[in-house]
Amino acid sequence: MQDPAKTAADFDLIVIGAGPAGENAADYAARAGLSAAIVESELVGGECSYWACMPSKALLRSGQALDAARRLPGAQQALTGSLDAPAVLARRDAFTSGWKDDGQVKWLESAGITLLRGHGRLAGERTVQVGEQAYTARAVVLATGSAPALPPIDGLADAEPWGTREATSAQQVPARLIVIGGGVAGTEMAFAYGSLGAQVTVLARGRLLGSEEPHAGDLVARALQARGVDVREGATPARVDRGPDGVVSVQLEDGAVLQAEELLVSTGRKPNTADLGLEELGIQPEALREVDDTLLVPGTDWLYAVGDVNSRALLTHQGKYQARAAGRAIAARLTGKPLADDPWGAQAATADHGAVPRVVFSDPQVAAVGLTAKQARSQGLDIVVIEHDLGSVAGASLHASGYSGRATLIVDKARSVILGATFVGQDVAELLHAATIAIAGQVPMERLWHAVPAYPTISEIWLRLLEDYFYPQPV
Ligand SMILES: Cc1cc2nc3c(=O)[nH]c(=O)nc-3n(C[C@H](O)[C@H](O)[C@H](O)COP(=O)(O)OP(=O)(O)OC[C@H]3O[C@@H](n4cnc5c(N)ncnc54)[C@H](O)[C@@H]3O)c2cc1C
Ligand SMILES: NC(=O)c1ccc[n+]([C@@H]2O[C@H](COP(=O)([O-])OP(=O)(O)OC[C@H]3O[C@@H](n4cnc5c(N)ncnc54)[C@H](O)[C@@H]3O)[C@@H](O)[C@H]2O)c1
Repeated sequence: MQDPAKTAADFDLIVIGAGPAGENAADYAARAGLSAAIVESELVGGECSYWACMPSKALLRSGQALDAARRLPGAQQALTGSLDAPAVLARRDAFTSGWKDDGQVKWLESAGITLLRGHGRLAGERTVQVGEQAYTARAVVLATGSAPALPPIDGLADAEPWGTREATSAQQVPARLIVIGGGVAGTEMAFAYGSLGAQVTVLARGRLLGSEEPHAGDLVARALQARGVDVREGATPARVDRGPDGVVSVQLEDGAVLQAEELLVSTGRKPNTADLGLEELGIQPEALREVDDTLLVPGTDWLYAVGDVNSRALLTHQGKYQARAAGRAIAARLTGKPLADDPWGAQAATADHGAVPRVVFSDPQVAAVGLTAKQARSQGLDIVVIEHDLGSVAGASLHASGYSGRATLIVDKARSVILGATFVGQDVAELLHAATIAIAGQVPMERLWHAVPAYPTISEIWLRLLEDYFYPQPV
């Protein structure tokens, strides 16, 4: 029988979904000489460019710059007014190019990738239907992203809550905003809308930022409260209604009733697997969670899943990393070149398993990579936890008066390598990559001792952490 992979196809690769992950999968395949097409039903660039990373960070940045100036005697005297909300929204609009994708379409053209506008759906093995047209390919990558998951709260859907799209693209700042969900998106949007002048209430089911080191959520909750945000940890909404006046009422399980002009639901996301034709091919959507490290879907030799849709790590940089691995793996497989899919090989997304960097762009920022202490212990690892006050290093006290923050390293005792790092403090995001390099490179603590941080930078925290590890102070 003829090998279907070797028959003539319209494209070597078709990618469904032109978000950051899909774009990179197509790009890396094209760079290796494959013909690639990408299918997009909305805007080329995906969620990140228009409704997630870029607009949310643009909404946050001006307020944080103002707060930074307020912490510096000399600079604070120069502040004469308050945040100009319309100017912040206008800057956000510029970052989304007014929700137009011409620039990204041009980039696709320059990369030699064919754009197919419309909804993509698998219509058979190695076949993608876009509108009336079916296209064949030697490999297909699913990169369809994720969408907000609406929790089953009475009346919620009828109350027309905001999802993250509405929160990041709003043209007006509501007087009051209730946020359900104390994760990354809820926390960032609480800071953004608080700085823009809304009276914000955050309802967190457990603790704020509960998946990070516990002190991270504590410091961030305190900072929100200091800005007048009502943070309610352990709060469970029981019912939601929007009245004829447009005001939303949220009744909590303890009977308390809160009201606001808008309600943001940011309680996690679900992968976009509906109407992709998976079930008709005998592939359960859950199989996308089981991709191997070349992002190949189990039970197939032609279907890949990258980015949010495989639920590995809902982060742009990690989706792009997976896409680079998948694009190169597809190229190697289709051209018969050697495949480096062993751990840390060029075509394996090994870092997904223990070296994922993440930043919450709150103030203080939370920048973390790898495992938390709780995660490491649950994996049965014997660890040393080192913590140090970030405000105590000279670089931090120069950076802002009254700088407060905390740094944590999780060290594998047996191997003397870092498993996880968390930095909480103003502008710590740029500290993170050093920790990511140490984890991905499995650099022994003994060698890190020789990585001398410049004085007086906030990075000097590395020296303090290493001193605590090698020369702990007597208790
Ligand atoms: C508010 C918010 C802020 C965030 N901030 C950050 C951040 O600062 N840093 C960070 O790293 N991550 C951030 N994220 C996460 C980040 O946005 C996602 O991880 C990232 O967008 C995932 O990329 P993707 O390519 O997998 O999917 P997406 O960006 O969702 O792109 C998927 C694309 O596929 C298209 N599509 C879907 N189905 C079909 C179909 N059947 N046919 C054709 N096209 C289809 C969609 O229209 C979309 O364009 C944030 C998320 C949110 C919600
Ligand atoms: N700076 C960034 O990189 C950034 C910013 C925003 C979002 N993101 C990504 O987008 C993803 C989605 O963000 P998110 O904040 O929606 O998800 P999340 O997983 O970070 O947080 C969801 C929160 O909602 C809570 N929750 C879940 N179900 C609930 C319910 N029924 N009632 C009340 N609370 C409930 C969870 O306990 C959790 O605290 C994240 O996984 C993150 O990776 C990244």
